[in-house]
Amino acid sequence: MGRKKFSILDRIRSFRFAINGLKIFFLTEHNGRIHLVAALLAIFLGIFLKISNVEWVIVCLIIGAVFVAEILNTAIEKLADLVTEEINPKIKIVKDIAAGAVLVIAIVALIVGLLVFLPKLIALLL
Ligand SMILES: Nc1ncnc2c1ncn2[C@@H]1O[C@H](COP(=O)(O)OP(=O)(O)OP(=O)(O)O)[C@@H](O)[C@H]1O
Repeated sequence: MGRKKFSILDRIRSFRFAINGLKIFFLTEHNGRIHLVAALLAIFLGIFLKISNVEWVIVCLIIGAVFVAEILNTAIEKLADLVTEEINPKIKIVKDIAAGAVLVIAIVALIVGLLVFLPKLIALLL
């Protein structure tokens, strides 16, 4: 493969493809919308409970990680469906492993959420 010359127009085009991917994800995937609501809730709680800068960094990283995992899981599911929509044990393994990645980060997000927000919520109520 020859080396392509750097082009700002090509970079803008790639950026537009990526935005299109996000549009498809948020408009067509229920999980995308659920994560969006959860992220907005975390941001709202962060503002309301006045979390520290370090806590914001952690919350932002976790929100980003959850979206990245779900987006990649969706891409893998779509690719798997392209391979075959018939029941196939190998497709099941691929999809289950990809879903496992989302579960891992979702559990981490829950733990981080509890560590960051719960003590502040309890202090507020007491
Ligand atoms: N072609 C297939 N062959 C065998 N099992 C499959 C197949 N397609 C899906 N499955 C099983 O169904 C599960 C859900 O797959 P599906 O593609 O419906 O994802 P989904 O319902 O959108 O899940 P997610 O909540 O991760 O978005 C998979 O994890 C897998 O166990």
